[in-house]
Amino acid sequence: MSASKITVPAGGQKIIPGQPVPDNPIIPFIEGDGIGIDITPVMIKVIDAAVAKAYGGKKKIHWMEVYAGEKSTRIYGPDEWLPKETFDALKEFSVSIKGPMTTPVGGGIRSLNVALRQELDLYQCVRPVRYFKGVPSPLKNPELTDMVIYRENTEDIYAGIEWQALSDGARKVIAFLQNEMGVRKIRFPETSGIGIKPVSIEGTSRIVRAAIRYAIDNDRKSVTLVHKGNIMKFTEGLFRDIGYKVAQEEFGAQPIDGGPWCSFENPGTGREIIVKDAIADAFLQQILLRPAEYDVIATLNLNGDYVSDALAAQVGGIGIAPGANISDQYACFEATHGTAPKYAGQDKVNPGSLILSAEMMLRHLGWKEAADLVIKGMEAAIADKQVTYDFARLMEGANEISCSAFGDAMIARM
Ligand SMILES: NC(=O)C1=CN([C@@H]2O[C@H](COP(=O)(O)OP(=O)(O)OC[C@H]3O[C@@H](n4cnc5c(N)ncnc54)[C@H](OP(=O)(O)O)[C@@H]3O)[C@@H](O)[C@H]2O)C=CC1
Ligand SMILES: O=C(O)CCC(=O)C(=O)O
Ligand SMILES: [Mg+2]
Repeated sequence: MSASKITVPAGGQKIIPGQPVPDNPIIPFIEGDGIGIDITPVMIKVIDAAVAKAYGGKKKIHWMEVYAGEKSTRIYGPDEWLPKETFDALKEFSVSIKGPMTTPVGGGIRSLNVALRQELDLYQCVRPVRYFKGVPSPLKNPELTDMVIYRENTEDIYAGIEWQALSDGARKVIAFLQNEMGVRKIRFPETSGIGIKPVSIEGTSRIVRAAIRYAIDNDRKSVTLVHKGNIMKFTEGLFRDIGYKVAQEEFGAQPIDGGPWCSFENPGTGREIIVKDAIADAFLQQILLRPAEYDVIATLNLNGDYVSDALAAQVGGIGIAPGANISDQYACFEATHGTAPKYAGQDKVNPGSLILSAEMMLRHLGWKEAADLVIKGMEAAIADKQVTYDFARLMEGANEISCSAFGDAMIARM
């Protein structure tokens, strides 16, 4: 094996799960492909400024670059998309942040983003969606959209179990389904690609449990299980049924009017938390028409992917939609958007999504004061109409500034 390409910063300390966060934590970061080169340095600059201002030098993040995606192939060699030492570092240092990574459509490598989530068992994809005053939105009352998506992050059609049309694998699986399982419903068996959608009781239970715990800890009003269980009865339907079971058996929820909706009293606040469900297609129209009726959302992997971009659009777009991938041991924060290749290297795009992902990371570390400063800087820059192109094109009287200038505008207003 070749020598390590990772330089561990001197003066930093490892975060060890279950122990207090040191004042000088080492945080691994992946720059990311495409616009990663633009947004990642801006995120680091903004977070360093917030931490310095909040703690006057007493706390400091020691950033450690680790490699994945296109940069990794330049550093490690042509086929090294996700080197083992990157995985090892993300595990060893437990809290990390990443820029977006490219996944080709059709053939080519499978998603590195998905691979990371699966390898580290980062089963919770947490994507809060809230409105920042002044951000242009297609809705009349965008402030009514205030939801937190808990997207299952390790199962579903994302597991990558599929066979290309006309391949030996597809033929074998189709023959098995027809001959061994009596399946007669594959419309064009000779030319079908085949995918498998695993959804388990364990996987569903842990994501719904995490969503309900979040609702309890953050005094939220409801948890909605979003699924397409009328059609995919044994996968998405299972998700719904197990979701209600978790609410009832683990949180003492009681059926409302005979069920299946149910509710329980938040042990912290005494207020009621309703657990309900919605079929995914209807849900997508409800979030536009009646967003105030939804709060915490627990859903499967693919639904969560669609829903998170759709909800992000309601509050101004994926340019400011943050996210976190969390397991019981590790956390890797990342923007909701992708690599937006047409803008790569232009210092143009909105760094807000990655910055707000880092803000979630600061809260995860317990560094609330620094996180609050990030929000303050973001709100004030937007209020002063100092914004990147995505907002400027929809805002009257805005001053369009670059990606890095937006970071500086935030820092100047903390
Ligand atoms: N977690 C990850 O790493 C993810 C990776 N990807 C990957 O990214 C690649 C490109 O995917 P694509 O479908 O084009 O989706 P992207 O999210 O990369 O871009 C779609 C559009 O969203 C807008 N956008 C995205 N990021 C920003 C930003 N920071 N600021 C302002 N606007 C932004 C742009 O809109 P406009 O054109 O209107 O300006 C852009 O053209 C694919 O390979 C995909 O697999 C996708 C999602 C997540
Ligand atoms: O892995 C990818 O390329 C896409 C992932 C994605 O869309 C997401 O995480 O929301
Ligand atoms: Mg997505």
